[in-house]
Amino acid sequence: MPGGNFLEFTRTHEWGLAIEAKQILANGVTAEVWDSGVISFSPAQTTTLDLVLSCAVHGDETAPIEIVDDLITEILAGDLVPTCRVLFLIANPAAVNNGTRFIEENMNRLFSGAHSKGPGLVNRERERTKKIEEYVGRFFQGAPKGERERIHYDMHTAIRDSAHEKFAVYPYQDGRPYSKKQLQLLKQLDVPTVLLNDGPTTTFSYFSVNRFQAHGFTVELGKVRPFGQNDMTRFAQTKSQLVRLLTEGSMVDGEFVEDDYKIYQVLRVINRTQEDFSLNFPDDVANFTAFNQGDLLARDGDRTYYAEKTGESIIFPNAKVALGQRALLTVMAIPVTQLDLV
Ligand SMILES: O=C(O)CCC(=O)N[C@@H](CCC(=O)O)C(=O)O
Ligand SMILES: [Zn+2]
Repeated sequence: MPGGNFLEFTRTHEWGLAIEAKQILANGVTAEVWDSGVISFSPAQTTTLDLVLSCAVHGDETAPIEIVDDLITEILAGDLVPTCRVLFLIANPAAVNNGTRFIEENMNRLFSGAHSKGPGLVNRERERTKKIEEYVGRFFQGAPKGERERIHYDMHTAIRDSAHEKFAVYPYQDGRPYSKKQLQLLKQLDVPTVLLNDGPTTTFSYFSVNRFQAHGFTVELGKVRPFGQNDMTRFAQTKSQLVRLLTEGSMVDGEFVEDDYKIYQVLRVINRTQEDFSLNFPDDVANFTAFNQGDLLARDGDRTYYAEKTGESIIFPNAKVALGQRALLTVMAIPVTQLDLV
């Protein structure tokens, strides 16, 4: 078992470890390091929850890394005793060290096998994504699904300010209904705003949903800031809910109340296909800002994109994405009653 702080150890082994390590903590919890940035904990007696907490799929999104670092440190010290099986992943240590979203390629466009597609493309982020897929498989399949509940929070922070500081992307469910209980757990995580994705993607959270029938979410916890500049008080409720999941299981407080949630659905996905791509609004326009019908949103070469409806709101605008990738999502608020919920 590596001595010292796990995040520091991870940052000194950017692309992996040659050997695995295992240790039974004094409280009986088994800790296993499977790779750099990959550590699982298994109590002798577990609740029915199998939890994956990932961060640093984008290396410059530091607040989730600090949260994960705190949780791992507390568990290794015996100050926090998990009652569920949990897998922590610090996905891209090299990009963390570099202070950038990625080194060569955005890992959150490489899941569900995309790492092995494309004309002869090989790079370390592709190799790392493939390994991370294997680790998630090993973890979830390490306890037969049966009645077990699989949850994966892939934690991020967003490039822009956001009208809803914290929000989750609820990936496409492959035809399954959405879950009231999971919405309640998100609200307890301080994330009552949810964006429903309406098709398969190559993101990490959709990989867990699609391959392992997990309740997987991309969770946006605030704005990207360098280490040392996060106001960790803004993450206190999120962290205490994670501690609660780890120690008590997935308990919800009270009944499901529709008015507690703000739900958006994707209207359009606008990809960048040309070098000459531009957004028609400044960098300080926040996520979830609504536009009026007819407003020009983006130009992609000769092609122009206008808001189709008044109230159409923008999410994740980024004119600098690689060609062929998503440069902007537009979304509309919908009533909770419109959801297929169980
Ligand atoms: O702020 C931004 O532009 C990007 C923040 C971010 O990394 N978002 C994720 C969302 C993944 C999803 O749609 O589930 C991403 O773009 O990978
Ligand atoms: Zn991110």
